[in-house]
Amino acid sequence: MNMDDIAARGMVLLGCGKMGSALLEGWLATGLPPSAIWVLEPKPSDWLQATGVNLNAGLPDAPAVALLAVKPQMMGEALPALQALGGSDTLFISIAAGTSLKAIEGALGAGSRVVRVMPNTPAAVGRGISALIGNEQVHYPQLSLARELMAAVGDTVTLETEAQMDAVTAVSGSGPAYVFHMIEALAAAGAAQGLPADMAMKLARATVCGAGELAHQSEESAAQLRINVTSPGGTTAAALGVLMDEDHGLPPLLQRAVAAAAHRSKELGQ
Ligand SMILES: NC(=O)C1=CN([C@@H]2O[C@H](COP(=O)(O)OP(=O)(O)OC[C@H]3O[C@@H](n4cnc5c(N)ncnc54)[C@H](OP(=O)(O)O)[C@@H]3O)[C@@H](O)[C@H]2O)C=CC1
Ligand SMILES: O=C(O)[C@@H]1CCC=N1
Repeated sequence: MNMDDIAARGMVLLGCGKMGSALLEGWLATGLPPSAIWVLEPKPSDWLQATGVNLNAGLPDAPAVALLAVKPQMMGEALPALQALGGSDTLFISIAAGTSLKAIEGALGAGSRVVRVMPNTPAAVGRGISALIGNEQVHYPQLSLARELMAAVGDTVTLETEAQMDAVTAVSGSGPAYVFHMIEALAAAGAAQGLPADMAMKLARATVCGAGELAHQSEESAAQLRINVTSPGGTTAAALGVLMDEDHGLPPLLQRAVAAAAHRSKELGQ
């Protein structure tokens, strides 16, 4: 199976909120036809209604893929809508944080093929990163279909164990929010130094986007890119003295933040 099978047999999206929409936006931009996509979503946004996908309509009998994109807490309530597809050759792809392969297979019926994927919202612009792992029913063709689907909206990594998913969720699933907060905090710091708030926001946003793009395009390591900005005895070194402080700098803060997210991911799986 490949993307052509998805176009031919269809794909179902169960839930199309923030992450489902980000993925759908990315897939439509790659040329997947809206007529091949069936979305079940109780409160469709204006954007979703304008895409031309089949919305809250009767589902195809044997879609190639069914993407589960509801909140983990809603999964039990939402999955019965897809139970008729359980045990078929439809590939179920769950993006829900915490929810285990076993729990999803249990709800859909033994023998269902399930891949867990942790994507992130930059998928909307083709710059996501997704981590994948399948259950025992998933073999090379199914995993490679899931990989191809996610590669259409960014990069992918394949996990060795499902247990890695909590840390992945904490780093790359939630990670965009940390970076957006960095923009907010950098802008606020600029305003505190006397810049007009809108100018500080423009500077902060362009700086994070530019640095991100440079990290994306450059072959140099992140550490070397940092060193390239840092003149000995200059302004950056003064700031990094604060940010790289072992006890109160960014590394211990991010350790705590990522540990809190990973802990929450485990809790969601209980
Ligand atoms: N947001 C992100 O950056 C990421 C999210 N995820 C995962 O993606 C999933 C969705 O998250 P997110 O998009 O942020 O959440 P949202 O709440 O934005 O989207 C979920 C959507 O599902 C809808 N829904 C609720 N019940 C049903 C149902 N029975 N049938 C169909 N649709 C239903 C919700 O409608 P209503 O609002 O009316 O309840 C909502 O529109 C979660 O499991 C999350 O863990 C993974 C990676 C990143
Ligand atoms: O906040 C959450 O639970 C989801 C999972 C990763 C990003 N958003």
